[in-house]
Amino acid sequence: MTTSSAPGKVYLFGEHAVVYGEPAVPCAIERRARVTVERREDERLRVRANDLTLDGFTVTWGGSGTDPRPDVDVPTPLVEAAMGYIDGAIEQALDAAGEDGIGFDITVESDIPLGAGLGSSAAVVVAGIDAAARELGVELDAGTIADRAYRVEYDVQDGQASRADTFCSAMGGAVRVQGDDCQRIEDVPTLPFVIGYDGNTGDTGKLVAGVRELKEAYGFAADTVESIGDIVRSGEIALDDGDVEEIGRLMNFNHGLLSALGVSARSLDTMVWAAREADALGAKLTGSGGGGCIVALDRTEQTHTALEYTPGCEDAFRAELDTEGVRRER
Ligand SMILES: Nc1ncnc2c1ncn2[C@@H]1O[C@H](COP(=O)(O)OP(=O)(O)O)[C@@H](O)[C@H]1O
Ligand SMILES: C[C@@](O)(CCOP(=O)(O)O)CC(=O)O
Ligand SMILES: [Mg+2]
Repeated sequence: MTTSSAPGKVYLFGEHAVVYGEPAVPCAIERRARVTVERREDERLRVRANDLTLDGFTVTWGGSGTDPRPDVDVPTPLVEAAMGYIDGAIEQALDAAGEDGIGFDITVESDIPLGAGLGSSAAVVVAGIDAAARELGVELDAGTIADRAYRVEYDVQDGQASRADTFCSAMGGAVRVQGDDCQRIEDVPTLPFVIGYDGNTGDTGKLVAGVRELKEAYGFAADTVESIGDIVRSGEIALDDGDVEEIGRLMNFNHGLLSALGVSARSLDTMVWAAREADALGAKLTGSGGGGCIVALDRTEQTHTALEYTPGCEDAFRAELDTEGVRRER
């Protein structure tokens, strides 16, 4: 039995635009998904994912001669997507080990809210690939895991995924991703993250498709995507200078442009404004948007407290940058 974990992330800058070749800077946070994998005697996959719904559930699927569908009577899109991520992770591990037709018992436990812009899918896939590969006796380096995890996200998200989430989760720390070029950013200043969560989810595929349509219909929407790239480039200079105030200002601008691209939501805007009114250095939505989380920078407790009292904010918490990526737990 092997267990691996991998962190979630916030986007300091650049989500959505990164899908079109602009750079982005996601930062891993100390909230993890843990995946435990144990080889079975047969070819089936049995998955326990207690965080997936309020009640949690256990499903078994796969194996030759059996119905490939899970044997639960809740065939929700959530279950379908989760099957896709977990199947994909196992497939990648089997491929890396040169094996086939091996079943596993898999348990997923996670502190990362689902579908909320904190990269829970990437964390589950990254941890799943590492745990399953180790269970098969293969040690993969973080770069290889990132690459294989990206292929899984790309498939499940119908070809609309950047390498940002998976690379960040595998490597940890702050990273810069532009197309296939993925690097860690060293010596980042202390980033006092505060996260607000509205309890909702956004549909990543739909939101990405919406931005693509706008970008194809309007030159100014395409310019907006490029402007987000400019913000990221300025943000890299501010990171290099350790200028956290400037990083905050750029986050505010980035939120405005994401909003213009139609991926914010009233609840996200409300939390962003609550953070600004609490004198946060900056605040923006993180991830695909539509609902989920905002990330603010504040060295004081004011934003955290303000968010706790903001209607529509279900949870507010501080998060530290996690310099460690995928990690062997057992
Ligand atoms: N704890 C978990 N157990 C099982 N599957 C999970 C878990 N966390 C995330 N997932 C999978 O990842 C999906 C959410 O990914 P996504 O929509 O990309 O949002 P995000 O990556 O921002 O959290 C879930 O619908 C589920 O398929
Ligand atoms: C919108 C996007 O840039 C980030 C999506 O992040 P999340 O899955 O919502 O955490 C898409 C991508 O980069 O694959
Ligand atoms: Mg995701």
